[in-house]
Amino acid sequence: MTVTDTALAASGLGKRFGRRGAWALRGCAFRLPAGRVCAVVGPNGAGKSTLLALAAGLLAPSEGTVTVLGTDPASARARVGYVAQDKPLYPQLTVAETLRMGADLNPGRWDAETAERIVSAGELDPGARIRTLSGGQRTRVALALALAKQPELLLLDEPMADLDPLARHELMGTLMARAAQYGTTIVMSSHVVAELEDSCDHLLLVGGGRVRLAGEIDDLLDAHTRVSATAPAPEGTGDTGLAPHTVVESRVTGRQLSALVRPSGPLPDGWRTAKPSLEELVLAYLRNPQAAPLTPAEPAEPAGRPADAEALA
Ligand SMILES: Nc1ncnc2c1ncn2[C@@H]1O[C@H](COP(=O)(O)OP(=O)(O)OP(=O)(O)O)[C@@H](O)[C@H]1O
Repeated sequence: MTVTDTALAASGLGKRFGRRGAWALRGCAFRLPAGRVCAVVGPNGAGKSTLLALAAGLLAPSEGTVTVLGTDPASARARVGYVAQDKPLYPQLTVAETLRMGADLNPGRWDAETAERIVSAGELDPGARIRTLSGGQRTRVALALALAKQPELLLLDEPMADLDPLARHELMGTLMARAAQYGTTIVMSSHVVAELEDSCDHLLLVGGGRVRLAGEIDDLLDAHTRVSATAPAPEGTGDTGLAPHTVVESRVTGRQLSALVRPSGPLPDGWRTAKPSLEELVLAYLRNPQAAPLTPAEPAEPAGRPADAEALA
């Protein structure tokens, strides 16, 4: 087994469907440390499912690389649990047969007790055929299969979307317990940002096939400030005082300025500041697709040695 402190990493990762098709994902670079719970958010068609399918090894990159648990996705497959958005299962099998198939496919790794506990918490009849189950009940079976495999990395594509509020709460709790107890890395896409704030510690925000925000949620929140000020611009100048900072979103209503910025130095005295919530941060980036991305910097040049120092020597 490869020991690595990086669960998932991408470099220059891109995917296009068909040789002349548009890019579903392009220039993706990020590193997700092992043991994190990572939210993947972004608008419809942003590339979230494509990214998860690339990590699961179900799609091959058109360019760049994706590294999973220190190796390539195909080699990591036995150590990865993947639940696709449409929860593909065999419709003609019963719930019990589906779990038995999971056990047969994962010899030496299968945790039957976990699978049965998850299924019975939903009061599913083991003899019921998959095709007779509701969408949320199928999701429960798919999650039981993925968790009982005892993966080191769980890739979940909108796992909570069709679950009722109680099932959501229960299964999110099961996932968090798994992450806490076994250090399982969880990557899950979701549109319900408010729900992610308490459970996730890492964020990937994808938009237009690009990674726009990547990093620990606390670091991303610390890098941003909500500001508000009264009468910021001297009459008629239009100067809001925001210019030195990276502005994600700003609004001037009458004499009132409010904005979400990434400060690049001290903010003017008299401005009111507050830390944004995760939901405020994500919504501001979703509303402003042109906002400058914040993703891990390329390795910095050693201090005092600019890139072309050797050429000049
Ligand atoms: N099999 C495919 N063939 C052609 N284009 C595809 C295919 N799968 C995805 N795409 C395109 O790739 C882009 C990204 O799709 P993807 O499913 O990854 O988005 P998403 O962020 O998961 O969206 P959603 O939130 O709606 O699930 C979209 O423009 C989509 O039309």
